[in-house]
Amino acid sequence: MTSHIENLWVLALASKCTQENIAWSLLIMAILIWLTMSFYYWSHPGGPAWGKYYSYFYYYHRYCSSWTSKKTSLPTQPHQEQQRCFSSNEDKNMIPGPKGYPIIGSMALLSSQLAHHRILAAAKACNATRLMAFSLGDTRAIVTCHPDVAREILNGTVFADRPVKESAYSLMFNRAIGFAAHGTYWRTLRRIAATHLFSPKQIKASEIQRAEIATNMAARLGGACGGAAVTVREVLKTASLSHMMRLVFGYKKNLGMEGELRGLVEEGYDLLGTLNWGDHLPFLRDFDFQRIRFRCTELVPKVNRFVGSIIDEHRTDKNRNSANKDFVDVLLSLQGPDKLSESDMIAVLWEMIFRGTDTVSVLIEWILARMVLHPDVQRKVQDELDMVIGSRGTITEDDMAALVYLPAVVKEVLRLHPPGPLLSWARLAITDTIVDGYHVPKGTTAMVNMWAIARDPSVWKDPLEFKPERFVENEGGVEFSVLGSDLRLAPFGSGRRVCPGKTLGLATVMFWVASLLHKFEWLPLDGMDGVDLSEVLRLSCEMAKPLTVKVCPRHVSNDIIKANYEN
Ligand code: HEM
Repeated sequence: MTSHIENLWVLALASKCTQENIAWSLLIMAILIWLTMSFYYWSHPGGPAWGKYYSYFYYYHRYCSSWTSKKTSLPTQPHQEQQRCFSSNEDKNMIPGPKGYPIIGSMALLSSQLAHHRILAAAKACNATRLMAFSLGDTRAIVTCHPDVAREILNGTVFADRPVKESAYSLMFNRAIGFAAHGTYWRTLRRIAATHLFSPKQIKASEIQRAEIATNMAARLGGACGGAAVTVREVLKTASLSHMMRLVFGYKKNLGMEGELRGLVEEGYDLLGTLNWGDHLPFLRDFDFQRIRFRCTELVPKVNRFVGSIIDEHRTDKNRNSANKDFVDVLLSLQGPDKLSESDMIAVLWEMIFRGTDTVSVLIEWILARMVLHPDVQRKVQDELDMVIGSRGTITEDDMAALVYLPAVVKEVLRLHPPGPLLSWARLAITDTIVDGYHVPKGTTAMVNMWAIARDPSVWKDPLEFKPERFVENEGGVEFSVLGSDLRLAPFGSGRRVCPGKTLGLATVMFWVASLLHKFEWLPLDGMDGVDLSEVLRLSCEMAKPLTVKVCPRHVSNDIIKANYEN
């Protein structure tokens, strides 16, 4: 009897141990399988996300007969340069690119404040400047540093969406033009904006506001004359925000709101400009260790309150008429299928303020920096302005059409310092496609490194030299449009998602730069201190060290101007 009971105990103990052992063995096996798979995915060109895709879909499609019809559309002749990169690879149809690290892939490429530099370096390292694949955690990405491939990506119909980050969702940007999915809603918004905000008639109508702001800027800078160091960023950001507020909300005076709006916009830039690891690594999503979700939930009610109160004011203001109609009125007046809900209206208005503010001020700061570094170019622009303006003394936007050299200067700065070196927001493939002969699956994020293209010696002669003359026809240069038709320099993007604010942006930049250069001599602090061309990529690519200079009013005697004018 005793031995029977002992046997039962032993059996029970054995079975318990076995269960535990089995559980442990299973866990260890699962971890080993996970690690093996992670390393296996990672071993593919482009890193883990591409490895996963190749494993589950590509090999399946390639070796399963059911896909024979599609297989014929797969590339058979990758570009020669890329074939070299694949010489050790059994499959020549994979896009070359860095593996990065297991699981996280090449997150380091984009988490850098000089992502555009790092991407170019990585592309050169694996001979993949035409097309490079890389992984951001679980996100498959491609990037090109070549104008022909950029055209394929930007001008085709496939990359018509944008990857929407968590912060963009939280900040309601998925309901505004920039992040809205390609479709009827997005098309409606673009049409409304094109007709009521960006049309030549609307741009002309807002000329007076830009002139007033230019006068205010000059007054602020004039106050700093007399050898004091001026940091221009503050002046430019205030001007740019004030411009967008007038255009979108119709506010003429600073009713103490600019400061509040500025705070909201800056916080939004920071949130959207930060690479959120949780967007690409699902297992991190719940932790919000960068506190991005938390900050978004703090910001959204403030934006809703701010923009919502402006919409309410417009609704209740009985004195509004067609003469003082602004973009809020336009959105409120929409009827039928175009009618927007209050939250969509807030998203659209907030985006316009957001997008139109920093791009313009960042670009003007770069232009002024170049003017200080190249006094001969500054002199030439000023001579041209004196010539065109003649004895009038005041500049207007109508004068811009007669300028040749200043537009060339602006283009040259856009070439060397594009505010969106990776074209701001990436694109997303809505279907499977072929890019540069490679199969690219639906859901792939695509980027164009415009900064790299614009500095490529095979595309531009002496690319690192600042030579506005390259854009002046009668000085050996060429007539060149930067509005998206030529992908050698398309700082506003191209194709169906090209920047809708490009004409307004350029008109503002040209006019304000002309006014500032006409009114002031821009000088370096002693010994060129204050002009450092280092960059930092936040949402836009800004000067890492804000431009600090001296400004002196230009006292050009009317006689000299007249003499120039008559010659
Ligand atoms: C110097 C000034 C500017 C530059 C360099 C610039 C650059 C860009 C770039 C590169 C894109 C992405 C284009 C693409 O994916 O192909 C873009 C999109 C956009 N920009 Fe601009 N931009 C400027 C001014 C403005 C202004 C003034 C506004 C509005 C007030 C604006 C509103 C937008 C919007 C709404 C989009 C999203 C378009 C869409 O996805 O359909 N931009 N911009």
